[in-house]
Amino acid sequence: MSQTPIPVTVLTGFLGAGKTTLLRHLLKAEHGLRIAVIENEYSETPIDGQLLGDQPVQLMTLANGCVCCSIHVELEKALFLLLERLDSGEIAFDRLVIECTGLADPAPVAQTFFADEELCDRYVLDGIITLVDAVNAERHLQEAIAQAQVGFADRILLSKTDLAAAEQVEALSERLQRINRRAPIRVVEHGRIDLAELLDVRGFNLNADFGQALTLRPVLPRKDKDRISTLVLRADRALDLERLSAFMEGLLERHGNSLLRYKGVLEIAGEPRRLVFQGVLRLYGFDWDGEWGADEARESVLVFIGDDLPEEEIRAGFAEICG
Ligand SMILES: Nc1nc2c(ncn2[C@@H]2O[C@H](COP(=O)(O)OP(=O)(O)OP(=O)(O)O)[C@@H](O)[C@H]2O)c(=O)[nH]1
Repeated sequence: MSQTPIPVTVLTGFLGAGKTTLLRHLLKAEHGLRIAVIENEYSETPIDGQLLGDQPVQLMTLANGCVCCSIHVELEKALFLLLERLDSGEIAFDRLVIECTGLADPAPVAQTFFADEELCDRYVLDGIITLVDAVNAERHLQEAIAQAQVGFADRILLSKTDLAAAEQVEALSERLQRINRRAPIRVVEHGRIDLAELLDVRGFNLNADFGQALTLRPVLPRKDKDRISTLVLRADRALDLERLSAFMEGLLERHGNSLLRYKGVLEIAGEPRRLVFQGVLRLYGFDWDGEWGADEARESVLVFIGDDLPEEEIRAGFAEICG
């Protein structure tokens, strides 16, 4: 049975960052979408049926969503259960939002969508949205999990900016952008934000509009780097496909678990089309995209958001295949 996969939005952010507030706003907005929600029962402010009123929301609560290692199994079960109910006509929904606990690592959540063939067919991970509490970010970002949540993001949303000084918000934005140069940063006020920022983000797509999606935000350099940060590799001459593959394989073998997200648009020797790839941890996909334009500067760009990557070693390895 071939069906359009259900887009999934993962909502993450450290404790109290405003995930539930945002979710409430999303569920109440007039978009005509039927949204199913999976959340964890440890949320301090769970969404109760009363609050949702007659909103057509299917809510599922993970029994054991708090500990990273158990979330994968619980989530998989919940995803299958939703499909069962959908297929039996018991419920209807055309989108799914997963609210992670503040202490959850987004990695096992993202990986769940690539783990099983049926899940891959029926769901498509649309985007990871990370909320950052502008007041408490300095403290939160001391935790590796909070940095990882930022590193995995397709969108970063700053909450509680109404309670923070403008300079504080600016310094925080710069820091977040150094951690993750791909994700646009937006302000969310008490959960209010344009839905276009949350839905149809297509963070995991490999398709024609991918090239433009590889926009890197400018950052100011700083000596004291965060543990999670963005590494950008560039080459202005065509790459040899075999050498590139060997480089990528070696990188994934050695550092696969530290490569939170990565994307690339590449010029390959003897090939008029661009090669595009994207991945999360050890899972990745690549494809040929449209041809380079006649007047277009053909530059290969690879972007890795990684956890404590040995930058010099990776740069040296890349320089070798460019030589
Ligand atoms: N001033 C201000 N308060 C906010 C904003 N967004 C959320 N809050 C408040 O912050 C508190 C935490 O918000 P929640 O939405 O419960 O946060 P959460 O991320 O779901 O929290 P956990 O599930 O416990 O991790 C609540 O009291 C919200 O009303 C904002 O933009 N400004």
